[in-house]
Amino acid sequence: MAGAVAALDAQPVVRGHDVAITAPHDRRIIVGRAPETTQAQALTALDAASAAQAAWDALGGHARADIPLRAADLMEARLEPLVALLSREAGKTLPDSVAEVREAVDFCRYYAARTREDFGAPKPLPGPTGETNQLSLHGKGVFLCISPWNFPLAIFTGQVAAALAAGNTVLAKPAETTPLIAFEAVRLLHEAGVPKDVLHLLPGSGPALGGWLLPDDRVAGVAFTGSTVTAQRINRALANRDGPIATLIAETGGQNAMIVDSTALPEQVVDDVIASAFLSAGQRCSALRVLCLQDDIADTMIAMITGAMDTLVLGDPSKLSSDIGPVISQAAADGLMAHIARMRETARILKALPLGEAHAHGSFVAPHLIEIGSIKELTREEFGPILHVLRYPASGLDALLADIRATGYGLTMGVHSRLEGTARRVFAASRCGNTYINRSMTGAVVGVQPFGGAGLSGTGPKAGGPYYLHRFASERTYTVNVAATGGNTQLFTMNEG
Ligand SMILES: NC(=O)c1ccc[n+]([C@@H]2O[C@H](COP(=O)([O-])OP(=O)(O)OC[C@H]3O[C@@H](n4cnc5c(N)ncnc54)[C@H](O)[C@@H]3O)[C@@H](O)[C@H]2O)c1
Ligand SMILES: N[C@@H](CCC=O)C(=O)O
Repeated sequence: MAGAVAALDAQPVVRGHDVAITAPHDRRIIVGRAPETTQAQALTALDAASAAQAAWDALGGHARADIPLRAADLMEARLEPLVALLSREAGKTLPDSVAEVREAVDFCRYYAARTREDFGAPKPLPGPTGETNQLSLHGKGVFLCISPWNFPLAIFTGQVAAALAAGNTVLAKPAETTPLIAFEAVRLLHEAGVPKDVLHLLPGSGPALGGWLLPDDRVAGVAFTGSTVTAQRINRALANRDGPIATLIAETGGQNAMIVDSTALPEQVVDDVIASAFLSAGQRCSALRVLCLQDDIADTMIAMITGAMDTLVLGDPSKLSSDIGPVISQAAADGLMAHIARMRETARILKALPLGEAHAHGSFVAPHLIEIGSIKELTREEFGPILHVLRYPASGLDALLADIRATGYGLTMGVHSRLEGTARRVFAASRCGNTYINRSMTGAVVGVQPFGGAGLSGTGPKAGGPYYLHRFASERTYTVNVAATGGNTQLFTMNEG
C-alpha cells in the first residue's frame, strides 16, 4: 500500500496532521497515512465549492452525466488495486471487495442514466394556449456528503456521484478509518472530469468537521449514511441554524428481523441466515440481527444453523479461504464483546465460534448465536457478527410483527415461508424499506432493490432508486406568456392528422 501513501502525498487535497491507518486484521500493518482536515482548510474548501456551484449546475444534466460514466470505466480498469485497498484498509473479504467496486460502478452508471433522463432538459407541462410551462431540476448548492467505513467506496461514491449529478458541488467526508479508499475515489472522479473546485475531500474527525461546517448556511444539504445517533446529532445541528432550512438525507441503522415459519425450506433458511448475519462480519446495515423461528421448527433450525456456523473460517480477509474478516476497530470489537457479556447474564449463548492465534493482532469478533425471549430485550443495533434468535407461536405472528415495528427501525426484513399470504401479511405490517422473501436480506443491487429505510433507519430516500437524485435537487418552473410576443407558434406546426 506504499502507493496509496505516495499518491496521497502527491494530491492537492487539504492536509493537516497525518494519522496512520492500520489493517483491521493485523494492527502491525500500516496501510497508509491520511491527513486530518483543519478548520481553515474545511472553510477554504467550502468557499471554493460555494463559488463553483452555479457554473457546475449550468453545465446541465447531459454534460454532467458523462463524468460518472468515465469514472465507472476507470474504476473497472482499476479493480485489482481498489479491491486490495478495500481488503487491507476496511478488512473486507475479497468477494465483498469485488462486490463493492461493482456497486460503486453501478451507482455511477445508474445515476448517469437518471441524470440524462431527469436533468437533461426541462419537462414541458400542460397549460392554456398562449402560455408555455416548463419544469426543470437544479442543484441546491453545496452538499456535505458524510459516509461510513463499512462501504467506504460504494456508499462514498454513490452519495458523491448523486450530489454532483444533480448539480451540487460537494464536500466529501469519509469515515475516519477509511480515508485512503476515499482518496482513490476522489482522485478517480477528478480524473474523470469533475473540476477540483467542485469536489473536495475532507478526511478527519466527524464531530470536528460537523462542528465547523454544519452551522454554515452555505451547506445547502447533507447526505449522511451512518448510525442513527450521528444522524440525530446532524439533524439537531442543522435545525439550530437560522438561515434557509437545509436538506438532510439520512440512511442509518436497523434492528433487522427474519421471520421463518414452519413451511419454510430449511436448507435455504440456513444458507440465507449465515449469509445475512455473519458474512461481512455482520457489518452491513442490512444484516440480520434477530431470527424469529416458529416454535414448531426452532430446535431443528437452530441445530442446522449452529452446524453451518462450524464451517465458517475467520481470518485474513485477503485470503480466499476466509469467509469472515475482522470488525473495523478495537473499539467496535470491545463494544460487541460488552454486549455479549451482558447477554451472558440475561440470555442464552447457543453458539460461539472460537478465536485463535491467527486473530491475536487484529480486531476479530467470533460469530455468536444468542437466544432471547423477545426483540424488546435489544435496545440498539449491534453492528457485528452476533445473531439473536427467538421463538414465536404460529398464533403469535401479529404480536411479533408489532414488537418488530415497535423497535422504531425499518430497514430490512426477511421472510421464509412458502405461503405467499404470510409474506404479504408481513410486508403489509412492516415499515421496512427492503423486504426479502425466501432469500438472503443483504446485497441490494442498484436499480433492482433501491436501498434505504424509514423511522430510526433513515429519512426515506432509496439509494440506487429512480427518485434518489430528486432529493438532491430544487425544482423550478419557467412560464412564458407567448401571446405577448406573437402567440403560440407551436399551433402552426401541430400535426393535424
Ligand atoms: N442505511 C444505510 O444505507 C447504511 C449503510 C451503511 C451503514 N449504515 C449504518 O452506519 C453505521 C456504521 O457506520 P459508522 O460507524 O461509520 O457510523 P457513524 O455514525 O459513527 O459515522 C458515520 C460518519 O459520520 C461521521 N460523523 C460522526 N460524528 C459526526 C458529527 N457529529 N458530525 C458530522 N459527521 C459525523 C463519521 O466521521 C463518519 O464519517 C451503522 O449504524 C450502520 O447501520 C447505514
Ligand atoms: N446496501 C447494502 C447495505 C448497506 C449498508 O451497510 C446491502 O443491501 O447489503
